[in-house]
Amino acid sequence: MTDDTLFRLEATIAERLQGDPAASYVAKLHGKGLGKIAQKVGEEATEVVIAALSGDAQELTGEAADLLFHLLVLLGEKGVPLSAVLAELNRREGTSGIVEKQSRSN
Ligand SMILES: N=c1c2ncn([C@@H]3O[C@H](COP(=O)(O)OP(=O)(O)OP(=O)(O)O)[C@@H](O)[C@H]3O)c2ncn1[C@@H]1O[C@H](COP(=O)(O)O)[C@@H](O)[C@H]1O
Repeated sequence: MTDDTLFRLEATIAERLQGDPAASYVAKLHGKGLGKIAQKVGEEATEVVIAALSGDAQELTGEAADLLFHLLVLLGEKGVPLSAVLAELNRREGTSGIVEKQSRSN
């Protein structure tokens, strides 16, 4: 695992979206459409919650990896680059969530 793992995975996913559904899980998901991909993200998020509440660290690690993978597939399907998500996080860096919420309620 290196810092560019998510970027390499993003590139692989972009390539596989146009791949052979018989040979590629990403291509198979793409073939099932946006609704199915979004559903998978929801399922994997639920599995993360379950692992956090009743699993061990290893289970949580595995489910978190599944969630990140499926989230990248969803972003790829929608044409939203990972760099845009990271830029948004960078934009938020240093702003407390408490302060941000207060600024919205004013
Ligand atoms: N990181 C992953 C990865 N994580 C999880 N998965 C797959 O995600 C699927 C999730 O399992 P589920 O049981 O929830 O899904 P399912 O049973 O297939 O689907 P449904 O029951 O919802 O229809 C499993 O088939 C896992 O193997 C992944 N498949 C691929 N990758 C990466 O994506 C790359 C491209 O994969 P392919 O598109 O298959 O070539 C691979 O080289 C990996 O780097």
